[in-house]
Amino acid sequence: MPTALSVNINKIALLRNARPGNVPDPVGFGRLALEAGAQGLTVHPRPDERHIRRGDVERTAALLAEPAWAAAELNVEGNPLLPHFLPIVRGVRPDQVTLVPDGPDQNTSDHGFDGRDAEQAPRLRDLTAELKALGCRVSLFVDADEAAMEPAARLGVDRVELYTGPWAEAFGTGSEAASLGRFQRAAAAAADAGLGVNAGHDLSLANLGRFLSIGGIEEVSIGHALCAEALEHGVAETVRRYLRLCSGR
Ligand SMILES: CC(=O)[C@@H](O)[C@H](O)COP(=O)(O)O
Ligand SMILES: NCC(=O)COP(=O)(O)O
Repeated sequence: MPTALSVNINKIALLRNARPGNVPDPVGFGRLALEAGAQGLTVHPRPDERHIRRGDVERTAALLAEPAWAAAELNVEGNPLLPHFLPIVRGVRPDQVTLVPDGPDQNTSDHGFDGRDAEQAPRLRDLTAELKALGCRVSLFVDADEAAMEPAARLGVDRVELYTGPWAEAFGTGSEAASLGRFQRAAAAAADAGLGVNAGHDLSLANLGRFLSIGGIEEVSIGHALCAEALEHGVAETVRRYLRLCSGR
């Protein structure tokens, strides 16, 4: 089963926000990624709109509503416990919502939700039900902890997204094999719990192929490294290189 590639356009929006206007257009970047074969686009609207703005989410949804992209998906990531997020999701009803526990001032994502958290679990369960009623697939951003997968499933989510920051840190070091083993066990535990398995954060052309050797990854969402690599190889060639890795070539 090939892994789907969802291109995260946050960093194009970050560059766009450095000046008034809409150059470079993050949605235009997304279109180039789709034309090169990406199976979806990911956006992560944060409360401070440091990169993705609500209007970018709406324009990305409009792009993916075009007949040419009927098979492609919109993945909207964010913290459903913060007030800015649900109104955006209710407005666009994306194919997938990925629940990420980032605080308002967090520099970037660095951990996942834990379904064993007695305080958050009831609220996450209710939010998951609401989002599924909107027609969205719900994915929970989690650490690669095999013991956390059954609790995640009990929230009613459809998938988990494995936080792959630790994999990127371990790649190419003496702890690479141990890290890969942790992700393999976590992915297997998620599948045993009836969950689909996505993955994301700090994945790159260098580290993705080895990571996907664990098998069973339905979707990877990649942005930071992909945008940097596109500066060197161009958008289309970079996406094609990721697609080859996602198809096991
Ligand atoms: C959830 C995750 O790991 C990333 O999708 C996140 O969107 C990165 O956010 P920044 O692009 O703001 O670093
Ligand atoms: N969910 C991960 C994502 O969308 C992009 O993360 P990154 O590649 O920008 O680190």
